[in-house]
Amino acid sequence: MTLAPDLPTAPVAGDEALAIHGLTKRFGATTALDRASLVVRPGTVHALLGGNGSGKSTTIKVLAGVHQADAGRLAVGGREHDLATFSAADARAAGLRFVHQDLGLFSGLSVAENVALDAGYPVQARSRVQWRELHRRVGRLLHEHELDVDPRTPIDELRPAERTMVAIARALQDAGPDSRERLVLVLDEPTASLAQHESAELLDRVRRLADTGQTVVMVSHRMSEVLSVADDFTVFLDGRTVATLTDASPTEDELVELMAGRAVEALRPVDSSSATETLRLRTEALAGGPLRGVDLALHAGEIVGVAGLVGSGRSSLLRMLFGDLPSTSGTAHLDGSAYAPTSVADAMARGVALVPEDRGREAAFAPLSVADNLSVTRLRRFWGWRGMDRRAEYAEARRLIADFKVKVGGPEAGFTSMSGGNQQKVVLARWLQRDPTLLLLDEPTQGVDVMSRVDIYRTVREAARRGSAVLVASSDASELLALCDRILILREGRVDEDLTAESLHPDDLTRKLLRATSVREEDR
Ligand SMILES: Nc1ncnc2c1ncn2[C@@H]1O[C@H](COP(=O)(O)OP(=O)(O)OP(=O)(O)O)[C@@H](O)[C@H]1O
Repeated sequence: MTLAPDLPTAPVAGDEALAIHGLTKRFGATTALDRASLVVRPGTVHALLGGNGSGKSTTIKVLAGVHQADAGRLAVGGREHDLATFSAADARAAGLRFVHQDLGLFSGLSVAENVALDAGYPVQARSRVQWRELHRRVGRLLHEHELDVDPRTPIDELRPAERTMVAIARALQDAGPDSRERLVLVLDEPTASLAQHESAELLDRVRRLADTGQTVVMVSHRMSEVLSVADDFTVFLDGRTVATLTDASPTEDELVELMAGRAVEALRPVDSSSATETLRLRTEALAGGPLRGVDLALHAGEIVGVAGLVGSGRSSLLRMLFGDLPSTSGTAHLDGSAYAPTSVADAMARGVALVPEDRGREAAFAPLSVADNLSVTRLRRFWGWRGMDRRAEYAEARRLIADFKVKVGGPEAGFTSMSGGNQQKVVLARWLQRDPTLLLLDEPTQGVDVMSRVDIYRTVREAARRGSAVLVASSDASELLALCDRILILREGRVDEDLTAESLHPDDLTRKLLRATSVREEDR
């Protein structure tokens, strides 16, 4: 294991598939990367790890030619490149290929059309697309990537792991199986929104790609998955490389300690249930969108998880309870009186809060500062006859930034200047300070590092202890088990099972979820 960053003058070109040394990137007063290094051996899966805001995405953006570095040296496949002018076209020519969390696939198009969007359509004279040739070419590519999918299949009909595999096949399409060594595939949190069994399938595929010579760099916050697939590990802390582990088998605790820069205990919360007998929310045969009749009861102080495969109606249930998706039949009662919100404003007036999955698009006010994003649901509190009381607003924002351990320069910083995980913490902090009657969380810790995850679970448990009823939709079985008192399995828009979380193991939950699919398939 190497500790301490390499010097910027270290030799860069060698046998490595990818070598970065002395990488430095500043955004105004923020130093995102401080002489970081990343050295990747060919044909390996290399995990790039670090807490929220440690510099992983900035490194990927430098590699992709999105950001220009202030200093540093880069070699890909032994060839040096000038980082000061490194562009997206240079990245492609150098052999770097990227699959981001947003896969960049277009719904409504077929698999073949999505693949062609990257490589272009084969055309004949008079610009007519040669569909047969396209389908043949894409069929061969899918076969090479062990994907048993007809190229004409609409992309939306694929399972999430299959969609990611199509994005990977597309990224690697200009290298055949014999020339894979030429390319370096960078995967940015590829499993973040996948359920356990889907991740396992994808990681298996990634492993097999590496076994045939493909170099893969992978960013992930899911430690157990990283450990199951990676050969080598690089750990970032505050923009620096604090460890490089080659051909290593570290434990999860060792990795987390390196990421946190300190000994970490009590990572697994043991907070006891705060559920009471007071009924907060009851729904009867609630239907609309994919929901076909949901019956549920939620008590004050209770945290209830919603598990289900994609399409089971998890997010729709939360959106319906937040007045964002109309119900077509059924009833709901909140604190004893009828509850049928027809808008988000209606729901908020009844004390309901939702932290949506896509916080970037739906939950944040991107052009505003962190302080404004925190206070936006409580403007009245800071609004006086002399206008907005910025001092009070900023003082409150500073308190929340400290409580939620948000890594940001200060309350005046722009929301989008924060890393993804820190943005999520701000959105959560905003809603939790309202002490909601009903708190709806959709994938609450997606993109959040393991250290902050525990803080978030504790904060949610405290909100429940103060009386909120909490409904959490998550694709992460371990998260549901760490956080919830009960877990409901949704199947085809109905509650299929109601489980006590305490006695469950993540594998049991996954097995039950999969059983829900096989029953569904038998139904057909
Ligand atoms: N466009 C930007 N403007 C200002 N600061 C930025 C910008 N992009 C990133 N930063 C800062 O650089 C640092 C590193 O951020 P980066 O997004 O690389 O972290 P990360 O390791 O990818 O985090 P996460 O796990 O949350 O995605 C953070 O302090 C972040 O606030």
